[in-house]
Amino acid sequence: MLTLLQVTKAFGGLTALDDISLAVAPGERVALLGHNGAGKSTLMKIVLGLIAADRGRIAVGGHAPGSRAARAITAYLPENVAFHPALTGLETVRHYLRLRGEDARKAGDLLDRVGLGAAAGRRIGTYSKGMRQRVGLAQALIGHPRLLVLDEPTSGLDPVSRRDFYALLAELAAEGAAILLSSHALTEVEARTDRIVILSGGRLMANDTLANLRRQAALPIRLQVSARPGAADEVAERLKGGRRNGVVVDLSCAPDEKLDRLGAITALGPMVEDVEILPPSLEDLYTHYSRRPS
Ligand SMILES: Nc1ncnc2c1ncn2[C@@H]1O[C@H](COP(=O)(O)OP(=O)(O)OP(=O)(O)O)[C@@H](O)[C@H]1O
Repeated sequence: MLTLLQVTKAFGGLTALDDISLAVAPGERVALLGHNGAGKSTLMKIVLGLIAADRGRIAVGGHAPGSRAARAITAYLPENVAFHPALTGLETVRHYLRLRGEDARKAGDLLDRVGLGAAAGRRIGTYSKGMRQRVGLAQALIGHPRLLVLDEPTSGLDPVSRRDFYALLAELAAEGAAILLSSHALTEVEARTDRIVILSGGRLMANDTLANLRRQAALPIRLQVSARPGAADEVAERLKGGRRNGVVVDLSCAPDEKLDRLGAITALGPMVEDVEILPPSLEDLYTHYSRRPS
């Protein structure tokens, strides 16, 4: 549904996107992650045809970005949606339906779909940020888009609103929509997207499933060994390299050394009370992939 091939964009002397290639298939949810200024919004603007790439090829459902055919199948939710505060949710969505040349009577159904049915008749000025974001999503869903481009759609939403938001995205993906959304938090998109793309300084640092990214990064695993009272010094010494902290001995090892290390720990028999295996955190993984290119 969306393909970018060797896309490059510079602003003056600053390369905002450097040779980016990626694709989003129908039914796929792809998270675009990156630090401030990594190039996420620039990439989205190019996909929408709002700005042109300097080099590279982009196709939206086979069409040029920004073309009538591409716009007809694309929906966009900007990071900060702004609607007229004096209009109700219903009036607002009706307005966008008319702009799209669609039947304004569909507004009620769209608002129901994003969980705003009960508040549809209230002025948007009285809505919370999460409710305004839902109006934005209702607007984005007009015309059954096949590609959704969502710029930090959950920033400022509480955990329950986020969960509802991702549940709706899952439904849309199940119906075949391709979804590209940007976020700052790997923890948030972890279980809710199918693939992770990490940009840093305009370069593509990662583009894979979380499981594969974990495997490829091969970050060290921590083992926390709890020693029996009085045995911590000996456990630390026998497990070489362990750092003692009270009765707990901390070890770190590469993923492929884990079983050997566990074998050495169990060989200590009654000196050991328990062992905790701590895989690298999502923050560790994100830091690993988002190290800025020098
Ligand atoms: N119109 C512009 N003119 C000059 N520089 C720009 C322009 N638009 C973006 N940039 C620069 O391009 C780089 C990428 O910006 P972009 O907005 O794509 O980052 P981002 O990943 O969306 O960041 P954030 O997470 O802060 O929204 C930044 O260094 C930014 O200052």
